[in-house]
Amino acid sequence: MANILIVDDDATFCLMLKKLLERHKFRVTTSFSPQKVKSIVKQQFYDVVLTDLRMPDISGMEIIRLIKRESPETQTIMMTEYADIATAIQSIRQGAFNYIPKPFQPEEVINIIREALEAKVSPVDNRPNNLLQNDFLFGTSKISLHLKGYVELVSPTSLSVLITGESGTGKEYIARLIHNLSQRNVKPFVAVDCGAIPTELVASEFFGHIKGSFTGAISDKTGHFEQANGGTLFLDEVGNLSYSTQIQLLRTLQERSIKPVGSNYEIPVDVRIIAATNENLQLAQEQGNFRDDLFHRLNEFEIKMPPLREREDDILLFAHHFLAQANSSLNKDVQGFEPEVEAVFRNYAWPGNLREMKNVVKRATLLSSGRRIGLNEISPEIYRTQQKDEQFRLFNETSESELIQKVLETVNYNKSKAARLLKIDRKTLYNKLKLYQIEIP
Ligand SMILES: Nc1ncnc2c1ncn2[C@@H]1O[C@H](COP(=O)(O)OP(=O)(O)OP(=O)(O)O)[C@@H](O)[C@H]1O
Repeated sequence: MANILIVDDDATFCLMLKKLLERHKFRVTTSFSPQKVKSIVKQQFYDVVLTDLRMPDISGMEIIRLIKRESPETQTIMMTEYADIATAIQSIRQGAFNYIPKPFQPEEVINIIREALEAKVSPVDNRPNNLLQNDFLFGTSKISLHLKGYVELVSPTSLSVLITGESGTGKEYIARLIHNLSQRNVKPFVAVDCGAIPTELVASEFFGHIKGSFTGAISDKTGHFEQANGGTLFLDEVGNLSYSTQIQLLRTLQERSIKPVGSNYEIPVDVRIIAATNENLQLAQEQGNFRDDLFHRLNEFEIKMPPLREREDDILLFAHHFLAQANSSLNKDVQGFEPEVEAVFRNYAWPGNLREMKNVVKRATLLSSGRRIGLNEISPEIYRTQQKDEQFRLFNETSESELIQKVLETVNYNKSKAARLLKIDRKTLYNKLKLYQIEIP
């Protein structure tokens, strides 16, 4: 029986959710006092922790970081108001398994917990590559055809590829595709989340160790480089690597060999590196946080993943693709979307990109009882945002700084929302606030 912990300062909600989960045969503990979570997870192992995002003294984001530190095998799910979706997406970057917008239907939360239990928690992921075959869609917009051209060009080479782009744009999917289209496809594709490895274990994780080389090294361990030998090593969130790990990594790439921790021998390795980042790695490099030499070694070929809002001609194609996937996983037969939903989808900014769209469509499919998905099955936040968006287009004739000021006031100075409405990312918004000296009260 799986152990679930619910963390929410709203006691009534906690107890209702507890009852629901217990009816589905989960063993449930609740904590209305988020500060106590640390001692709770120390006493017992939890398979899944569901945490609210906004709580008075500690944020859900901190809870996720804490669980990651104290109990790395536990899956976390962020519960959030739809308006907080951009922050929820950040929580996935911090290591959450997924997020679920509140209010949710009982089936939704049960489904997401089951998915979390099925997914193996490990910084390494060597799922079989044929996973992609039915799942992957390129799109037909001009920008997608460009992307396809680049992928076909670079895949058969041995060049290191740096994939950049916002969260949820499909960086890992493209990395798997590049591997599948290369001659290395008969060997493993090993995906490593560089942000999820504790600093003290980095060397052993990448290069392996021999039994007894440090406390806790109870048997020999094969590192990621050796696991990926002959294949591809995917370094996700590569911007999170510490400076000292960057040095070790560079050395390995230059020497093409590794030395397991505690050993005195070298093992030759032949690994193609594909790295991905949400951050501006070039900026990190210019600011001295990311090594120049490693940056150039990883960036032999760059692929920029476009945000979904820039793939206008692909939006409905992806929506139908995700609908087909949702029908098959939920055993439903929803035929399509009402025209007003299609219009909403085309206008929405999709800050969480393909990942968000997949979640929205899956949820709508689950809720739908008709042949087509209507507005009732879509969270109002999506079309409210769209309406505001249309209003804001009217302001375009005024200066940019006035527009930003206006948007900020309307969303009560919530920067994530403002950035979304302005169709810029948060970093760009920060730069513009600085540029126009706009103060946030
Ligand atoms: N080309 C695609 N075709 C179909 N589904 C896709 C495609 N690209 C991405 N997806 C869907 O979107 C989800 C997010 O993709 P992926 O994990 O590759 O994004 P990412 O850019 O690596 O995100 P992050 O930076 O947050 O790790 C995938 O799990 C998949 O369901």
